[in-house]
Amino acid sequence: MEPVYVIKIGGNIIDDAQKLAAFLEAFAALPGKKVLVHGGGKLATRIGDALGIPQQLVDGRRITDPETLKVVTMVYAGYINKNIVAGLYAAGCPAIGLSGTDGDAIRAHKRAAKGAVDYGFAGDVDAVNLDLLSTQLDSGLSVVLAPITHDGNGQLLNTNADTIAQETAKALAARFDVHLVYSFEKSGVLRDADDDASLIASITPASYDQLKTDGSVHSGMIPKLDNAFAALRSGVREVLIGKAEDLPQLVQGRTGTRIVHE
Ligand SMILES: Nc1ncnc2c1ncn2[C@@H]1O[C@H](COP(=O)(O)OP(=O)(O)O)[C@@H](O)[C@H]1O
Ligand SMILES: CC(=O)N[C@@H](CCC(=O)OP(=O)(O)O)C(=O)O
Repeated sequence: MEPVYVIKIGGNIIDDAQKLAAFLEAFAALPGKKVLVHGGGKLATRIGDALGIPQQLVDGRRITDPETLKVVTMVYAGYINKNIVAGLYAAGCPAIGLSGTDGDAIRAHKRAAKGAVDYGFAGDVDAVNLDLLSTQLDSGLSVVLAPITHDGNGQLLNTNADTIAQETAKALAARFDVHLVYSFEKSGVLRDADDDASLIASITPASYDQLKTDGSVHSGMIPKLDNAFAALRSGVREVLIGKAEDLPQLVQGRTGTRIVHE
């Protein structure tokens, strides 16, 4: 099967104009079909706070009340998505920016309240439109996906971007040999999140359990690794986590953390 790269870019890189431009150059230089998934949670939090709409995250998921839904839609599906597509054209990479609503790219349903926590308009993915994405990729465009989805009944939903990357990789695996890469500001999954030299070269489900128990892996890394293992279980060929600045080496598996079956 033909290879496709699904690459998620982390929030700290999006926030740094120079690092973002360098990353987009490196993405543009990758050969073949590719999808870029972005979030932008940090910018959404800053803009929400500036507008007097207090932002709250529980287990890495944003509590998305009606006003917050407007903010995240404007930030993710608006500014960040279009800025990335413009940057890709500047780097010589033809691309189309889509949210989950465009061309019915990603359907989701509103997450039910969990005990005392009501996530509001947060969406869990039901379906990714494989035909739509394949058509764009076949026409020579890279696809840039924003983490805004919809339920088919007119309701926009906010979905975690690591999950969008996993679900997109899973759907594409029906037709392509999919390589899923989570790129962010650190060198990979670390023994000590504050020590970039403490890189863990590979993680199995058993070592993941241990890393969670001893507290080495926490906060945003937990949903990222849960998504990474879910992708492997769904037929995705390879999952790598590492530094956005090392993208060329990372996609070759020469750096970063490799997620592996038992
Ligand atoms: N063991 C670990 N190794 C690396 N990062 C970790 C680890 N445990 C927790 N983290 C945290 O996870 C964060 C990445 O998750 P998140 O902020 O959700 O990613 P993204 O930037 O892709 O949106 C890192 O910035 C780091 O603070
Ligand atoms: C429901 C939910 O939590 N959605 C996320 C979507 C953005 C995201 O995941 O951004 P990063 O990848 O930069 O963290 C949020 O609003 O924060």
